[in-house]
Amino acid sequence: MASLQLCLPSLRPPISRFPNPPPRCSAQRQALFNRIAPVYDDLNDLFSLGQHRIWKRMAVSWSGAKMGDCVLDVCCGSGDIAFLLSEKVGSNGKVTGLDFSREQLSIASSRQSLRWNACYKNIEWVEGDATELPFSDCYFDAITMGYGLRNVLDKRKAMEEMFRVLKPGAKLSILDFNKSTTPFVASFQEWMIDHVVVPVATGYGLAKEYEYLKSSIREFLTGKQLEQLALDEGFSTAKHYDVSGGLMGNLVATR
Ligand SMILES: C/C(=C\Cc1cc(O)c2ccccc2c1O)CCC[C@H](C)CCC[C@H](C)CCCC(C)C
Ligand SMILES: C[S@@+](CC[C@H](N)C(=O)[O-])C[C@H]1O[C@@H](n2cnc3c(N)ncnc32)[C@H](O)[C@@H]1O
Repeated sequence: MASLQLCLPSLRPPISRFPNPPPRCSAQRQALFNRIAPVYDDLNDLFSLGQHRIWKRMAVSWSGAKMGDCVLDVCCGSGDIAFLLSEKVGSNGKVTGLDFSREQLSIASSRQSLRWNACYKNIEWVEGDATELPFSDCYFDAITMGYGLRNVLDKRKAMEEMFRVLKPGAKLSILDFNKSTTPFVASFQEWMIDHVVVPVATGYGLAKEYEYLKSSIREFLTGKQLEQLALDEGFSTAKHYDVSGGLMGNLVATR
């Protein structure tokens, strides 16, 4: 039976917890995102010159989320995409932001408390794992995942879970770095990480955390491989779009 939640303005919105302890390597990633949480948003703005906010708006638009919908943002982090979804679905809609980093969710919940827009009350934060979504089958009208899949160890399981909880005919929109097959683009990504991102992150004591970006992109799936993964997991259509000259990419799959 749903518990009655009194939404008192002075209290931070509650965070539901469904944590199954992740496997060791996943625990290392969980710890990484807990460590970078305090500076994550500001460094994203700095390193992308604010462009990441445009990329996230595109991902939300591609998800097809509309007024009144019930939508899910997987690997929501500090909530950027969840807040965009909240504006899209409005006060009659519902947004669930799921992440396994308690520190990221704490930032998201704090940001929600500080925002005046009434629609942001439609967001619930859930601490959980993308590979074990604590939701019913065929529940969501749209799902987004921004810069999450690349960080999930079992990508196939995550894709399977997102398929399971998405309504038939609904869309999944996955934004991430693009593992480009164009040598110049791949080289530019790595140059920026080596010569801009990591030196600045070093000043925050986070060199190793941002160095991880490079290996995570190298080990990621190409756009064509992401399309095939979605089709293998049962999606009826899947299309990967290059964003910003192929630096980033967005997979749109329809159940
Ligand atoms: C929002 C962005 C990245 C989020 C992000 C994802 C991760 O997996 C991380 C893992 C470990 C540490 C941090 C992150 C993380 O922040 C994209 C924008 C931020 C990037 C760090 C920017 C990297 C530079 C681009 C390759 C080139 C940008 C060129 C131009 C200025 C648009
Ligand atoms: C780079 S951040 C992206 C945050 C946000 N979506 C954005 O676009 O800024 C990646 C997020 O994925 C989360 N994450 C990674 N693996 C996860 C998993 N298996 N289950 C849940 N969250 C996970 C991390 O805790 C982190 O908050």
